[in-house]
Amino acid sequence: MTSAGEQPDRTVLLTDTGERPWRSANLYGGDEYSAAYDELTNALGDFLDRLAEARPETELIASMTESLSELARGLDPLAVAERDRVFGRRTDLVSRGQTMSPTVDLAEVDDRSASGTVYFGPYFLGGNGAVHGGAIPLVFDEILGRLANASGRPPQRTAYLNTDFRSITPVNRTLTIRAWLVSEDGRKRVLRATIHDQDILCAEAEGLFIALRPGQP
Ligand SMILES: CCCCC/C=C\C/C=C\C/C=C\C/C=C\CCCC(=O)SCCNC(=O)CCNC(=O)[C@H](O)C(C)(C)COP(=O)(O)OP(=O)(O)OC[C@H]1O[C@@H](n2cnc3c(N)ncnc32)[C@H](O)[C@@H]1OP(=O)(O)O
Repeated sequence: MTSAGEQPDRTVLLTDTGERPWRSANLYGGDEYSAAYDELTNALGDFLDRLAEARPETELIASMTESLSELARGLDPLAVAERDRVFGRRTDLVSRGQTMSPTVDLAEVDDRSASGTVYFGPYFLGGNGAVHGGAIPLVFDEILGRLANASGRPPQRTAYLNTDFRSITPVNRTLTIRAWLVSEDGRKRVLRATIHDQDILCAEAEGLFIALRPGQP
């Protein structure tokens, strides 16, 4: 931990280039509303990253708390039923219009596989430059869930998701993520995924997804 007055280690806190690569070209072809919502979730993600990196003074903490509380009060009367919400439901956006998981930017997708990049910003830091061990299964569930549900298949739920952490997954680096279908047996679908930092295997996972029966929540 950095003590007061000591400069943080920027090599841990910043990317090689200082860029936040998922903060652009986030549209798969959505409309103006999607574009605006994408800007909103990008701004929120940026705020969380910068908050995670910062050591603000007490005065700034108080003023940020007031600003955030005011924004929350503005949203209070706008709550709608789950099916009518926007957050996490915009499949026309690379980010899916959410900040819970890092954005998985898929460059190649077909019926049985998907691959692309993922970038864990400072918000997802566990410690010593490594991503939090809970954020990695989150990203695996995201990519495996999307693949399990792709190509007009009935909605699936994750029955198990086993993750092996093979070496640390670094924050602030563009990582490669791959997922593929291993087997299908009736309602059961087994998929696997990996995250690599160049040629280093960071983590891998296997998930069992079960197609829901009509009416099953
Ligand atoms: C799904 C709706 C989502 C709607 C979202 C809408 C918009 C969002 C837009 C886009 C989404 C984009 C991306 C999505 C990103 C992520 C997706 C995440 C998905 C999840 O993150 S979702 C949350 C976590 N998930 C749960 O909250 C599940 C809780 N759970 C259950 O809901 C039941 O448990 C269920 C349904 C899984 C099964 O229940 P069930 O009664 O239908 O079936 P049953 O138990 O009979 O199992 C059938 C056969 O699977 C075998 N089997 C079952 N479980 C096993 C296990 N663990 N290990 C080994 N084998 C297992 C049995 O042994 C049997 O095998 P066999 O047929 O050979 O006998």
